[in-house]
Amino acid sequence: MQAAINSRAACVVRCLRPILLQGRTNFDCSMLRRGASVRLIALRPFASQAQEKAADSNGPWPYSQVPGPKAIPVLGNKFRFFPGFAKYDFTNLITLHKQLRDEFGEIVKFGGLEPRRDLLFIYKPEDMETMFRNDGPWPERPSFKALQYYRDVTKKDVFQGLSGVLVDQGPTWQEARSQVNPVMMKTQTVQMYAGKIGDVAEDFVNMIADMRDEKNEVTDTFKNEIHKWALESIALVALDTRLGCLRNNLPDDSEPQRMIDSVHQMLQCLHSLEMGNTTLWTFVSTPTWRKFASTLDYFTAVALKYVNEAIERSKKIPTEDENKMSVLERFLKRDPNPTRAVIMALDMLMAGVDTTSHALTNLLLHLSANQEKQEKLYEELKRLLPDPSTPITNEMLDEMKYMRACIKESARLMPVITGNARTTQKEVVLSNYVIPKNVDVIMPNALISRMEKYYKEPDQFIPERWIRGSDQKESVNPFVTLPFGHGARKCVDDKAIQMELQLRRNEVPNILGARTHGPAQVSSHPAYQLTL
Ligand code: HEM
Repeated sequence: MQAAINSRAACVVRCLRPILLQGRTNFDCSMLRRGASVRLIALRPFASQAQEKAADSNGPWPYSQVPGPKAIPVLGNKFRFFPGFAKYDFTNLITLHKQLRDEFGEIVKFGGLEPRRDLLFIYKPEDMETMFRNDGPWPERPSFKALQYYRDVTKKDVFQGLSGVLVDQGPTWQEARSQVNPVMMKTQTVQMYAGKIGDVAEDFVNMIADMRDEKNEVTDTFKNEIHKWALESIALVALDTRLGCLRNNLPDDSEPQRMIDSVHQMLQCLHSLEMGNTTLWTFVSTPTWRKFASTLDYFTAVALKYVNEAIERSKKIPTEDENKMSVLERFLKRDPNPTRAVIMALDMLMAGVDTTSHALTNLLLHLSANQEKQEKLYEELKRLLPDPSTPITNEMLDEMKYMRACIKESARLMPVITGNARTTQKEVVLSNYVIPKNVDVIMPNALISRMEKYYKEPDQFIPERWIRGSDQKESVNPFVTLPFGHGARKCVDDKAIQMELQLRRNEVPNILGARTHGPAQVSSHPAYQLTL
């Protein structure tokens, strides 16, 4: 029996990677932010401004009439972030999105946050489509003032005015992205890394085998091990090296352990710097800013070290054949300035580790909680891969319909990211209101992906709803569930995710039986640090 479970887990995990990477699945995570829980005194409810809207007008109505929390003179809406005054739960984005929708309706303006731009929450998929279709040649995602400040101001000498795809905007974003797409989006990239990523996976599996208890279950800290695996896999691509995160008993001051700690610390600091209502850190070096900057200093130094090593390697063994080059070497070939390669590596580490590990954790959680679905998936994989050591081909992936559906369904139920975001590039009409340029529009996909309005039994894990021909197949507006974003600015590469998620070994311990206590896993993907 155990062997059967083990080999199911092996098949499932092994097959995740390629499917994810083909972009045929939308993998995402919902977010439950832990951390200081600010218990808030409810303010006297403001009258719904929606009701104040002129009932007899057909619109479109002016922006000033969009319903939302009322700003007060001088303080605007900033007081809502003060402990004891905040009516909304800023520590849990999904709850916040729900609170705003329940109170104000399908479109909500959160203004009065100067110097921050107004936030506009939209809940209708039709409005989301309008937003994406009007995001222009340089889609702008509200983001990361802190990261940008670090690169543009604090370490101007190192970054030389280059910011990278994660934080850049406008033509410079496009330039950076045009360097990334041809490298990251190549199918050969996946093939090239398959073996090495498989080795990482095997080490991961061995590590899990060691940590299983007498009931063959892993501990509550299992998600930390998944983080290590994700970091090891992403670093293999981003830094062209094995960091060694999966070694037992890592000393606290070892490079891999410091990298692991740094990923968490950096994301935590970024979250509090971006979510706070001030940019105090641009004037005063606050403790959080100092922690953030020192983490990034370490990250940057490590990235620089490995980029320089790659440069030296390619000098010793020069090759003109791009197919034989690593991702890092390809970046360097396109732009010999190592800064660009360092930035890309940093962006991949920042955006890739947390997301991928949460996505995998969530999927395993759903499969372990839904044995019948797991059985069905196992049958599919057994049929397609009777010999588990068979290399996975694109044709096989096409056949793995149930696997794809499981991944998609997991991403719907627990998207890694609470929603997408764009800044309006021009005036646009949403829900019959005229929205001006330069408003940060938040699309709470995680919330609406669980609404009965869009899905039957929305809280249930039903992969069949994605399978053509199934009697449970549903036709839902595709803008409801968009875990990788949309358009020119969507996630850089589902191929990288595929690489990271691949496990090649047959003998996998009872991952699917792993106990995962506690709340759903939600990533703090930097792309969404600002997504209220
Ligand atoms: C399951 C895993 C992942 C999920 C769900 C995810 C999701 C997303 C989403 C929703 C966006 C914003 C897209 C938009 O604004 O339209 C994004 C952007 C991005 N992601 Fe991911 N991501 C994942 C893994 C990764 C990995 C593994 C990497 C790198 C190796 C990565 C690198 C990036 C980068 C660099 C951006 C910014 C792209 C740009 O602004 O041009 N992500 N991701």
